[in-house]
Amino acid sequence: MSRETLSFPPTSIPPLEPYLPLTSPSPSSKPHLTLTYATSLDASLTLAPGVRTTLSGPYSKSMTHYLRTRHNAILVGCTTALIDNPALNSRLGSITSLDQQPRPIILDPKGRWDFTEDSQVIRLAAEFKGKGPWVVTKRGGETKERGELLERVGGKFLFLETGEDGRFKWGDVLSVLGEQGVRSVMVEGGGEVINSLLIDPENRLVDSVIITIAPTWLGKGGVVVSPSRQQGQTSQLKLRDVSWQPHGEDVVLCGRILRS
Ligand SMILES: NC(=O)c1ccc[n+]([C@@H]2O[C@H](COP(=O)([O-])OP(=O)(O)OC[C@H]3O[C@@H](n4cnc5c(N)ncnc54)[C@H](O)[C@@H]3O)[C@@H](O)[C@H]2O)c1
Ligand SMILES: Nc1nc(=O)c(N)c(NC[C@H](O)[C@H](O)[C@H](O)COP(=O)(O)O)[nH]1
Repeated sequence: MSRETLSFPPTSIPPLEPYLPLTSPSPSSKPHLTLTYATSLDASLTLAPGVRTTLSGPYSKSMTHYLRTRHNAILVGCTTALIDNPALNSRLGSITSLDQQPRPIILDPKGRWDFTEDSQVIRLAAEFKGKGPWVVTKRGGETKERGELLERVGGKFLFLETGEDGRFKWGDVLSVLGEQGVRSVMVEGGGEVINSLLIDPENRLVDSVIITIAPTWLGKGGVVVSPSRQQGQTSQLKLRDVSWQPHGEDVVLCGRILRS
């Protein structure tokens, strides 16, 4: 359980700036969505399902914590919440107020995330080191006790319907977050969240992509970013406005999705 204090050099901010949300976004537009994760050379997020694997080096890690301060919310899937017991706050030493922390959002349609007051994200919210999480679930995915625990730390359940595939539509997720005043969201993973976002038929929801690529192969059997090809799909899903920034042993790839 890390309690480190991180710093991100101001000189590293300008190359990221074009891919970050506006500081004064229009309240009527959909929230800005930045997709960001760390991957191996063979597109793995982790060595095996159920395992937390460190890929980012020190620079990329501090970049992630800087990116967290530039978004209103940080979103992960419930398997990541279950496996990693993540903190989902920013641990930059420059943070002086809770306002600078992102709101943790957990997508959990079936109420699988069995958080308690010992879960990191809950404990940090109780200590005012992070905001209380919002858990997006389907009616029935909530319990009274968990609702009360969330409320005690400033969090809550948000309710959405799922489609036949048991998933929320990403447009609905962004609408419900927008209604709550969220203007920017950083999606951190894991694999199912990222892949379901990349196959979303609307495909207009991802505003920018910031990926840390670590110089390692994790091998077969991990959680891989590789969106299912849609029926009849012949085109590639490509990035435009691409920039590559080497940092330490990692490279950070920024871009926007090319719309066909
Ligand atoms: N390297 C990285 O940057 C990184 C980032 C995050 C997570 N991870 C790793 O990824 C692994 C978990 O990935 P995963 O793919 O197993 O799970 P996940 O974290 O993507 O969570 C999957 C669950 O989230 C919910 N979900 C996902 N998309 C949804 C949608 N569109 N609508 C409704 N619910 C949705 C569902 O309940 C689903 O079962 C962990 O091992 C974690 O350590 C790595
Ligand atoms: N940028 C990044 N580099 C990595 O090497 C790695 N394994 C993750 N993984 C992301 C996953 O969502 C984790 O659960 C959160 O990064 C944990 O967040 P905390 O540090 O606990 O706040 N992310």
